Amino acid sequence: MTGRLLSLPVVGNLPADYQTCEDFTMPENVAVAVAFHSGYGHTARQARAVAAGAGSVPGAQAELCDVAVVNDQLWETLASADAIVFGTPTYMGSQSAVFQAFAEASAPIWMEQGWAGKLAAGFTNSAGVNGDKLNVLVSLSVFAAQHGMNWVSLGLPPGGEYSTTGTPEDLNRLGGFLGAMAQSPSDMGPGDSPSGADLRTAEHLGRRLAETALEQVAGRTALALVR
Ligand SMILES: Cc1cc2nc3c(=O)[nH]c(=O)nc-3n(C[C@H](O)[C@H](O)[C@H](O)COP(=O)(O)O)c2cc1C
Repeated sequence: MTGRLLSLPVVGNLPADYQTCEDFTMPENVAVAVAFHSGYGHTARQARAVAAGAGSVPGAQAELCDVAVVNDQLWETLASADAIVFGTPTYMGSQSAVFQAFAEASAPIWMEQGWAGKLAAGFTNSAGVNGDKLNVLVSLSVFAAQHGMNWVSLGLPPGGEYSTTGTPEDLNRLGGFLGAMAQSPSDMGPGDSPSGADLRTAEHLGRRLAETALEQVAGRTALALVR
């Protein structure tokens, strides 16, 4: 993929090996990792929707990482990702213990700020319409901030019952802003939940993160030309 930069702010003296805008090459692709846990399969469906959304963006590749399996391959995949989406079911108003074990296992990376500058986003699924999901998204965003990552929000207006014209089929029917929320009734299996609207909301988050990652990588590439 090639591209041109039409205008770049140029500050200070240009280096001798300064490259012109014509030399600018858009990055071939960006990698989006979806690092998730799911105890019973519902959040895994949401994770697959996030990955599908990210992977639908030209130039973006998405990889699903089940954080129940913490091994070298997981850390290598996350290290090479431009963006990481964190996902967990809401258990007792918080992230699952398995997800938290993964979060704590990332402490050596935190020590070196190995994920600093990567983009991050989050999603969660619970049985309750509210279910204290916001607490989980706040916790995921704090986790990302501790790693020096840049949080990307959902970027959708609230749908559903936010207004009398809303419907259950609306994107962001649960009305969150920090990340993607989904709801799965406690007596419904993962084959039938989360709802289509919640899965499309998850796809939106993946798409938005991948598009933002492309912008960030392209911006860094362009900045490197003028620095
Ligand atoms: C230990 C445990 C705690 C839970 N706590 C909550 C909760 O605080 N709020 C809620 O709405 N649902 C809660 N649930 C329901 C789950 O969030 C819901 O079943 C979800 O779909 C499970 O996702 P999973 O299939 O990916 O594990 C809890 C379920 C379990 C097993």
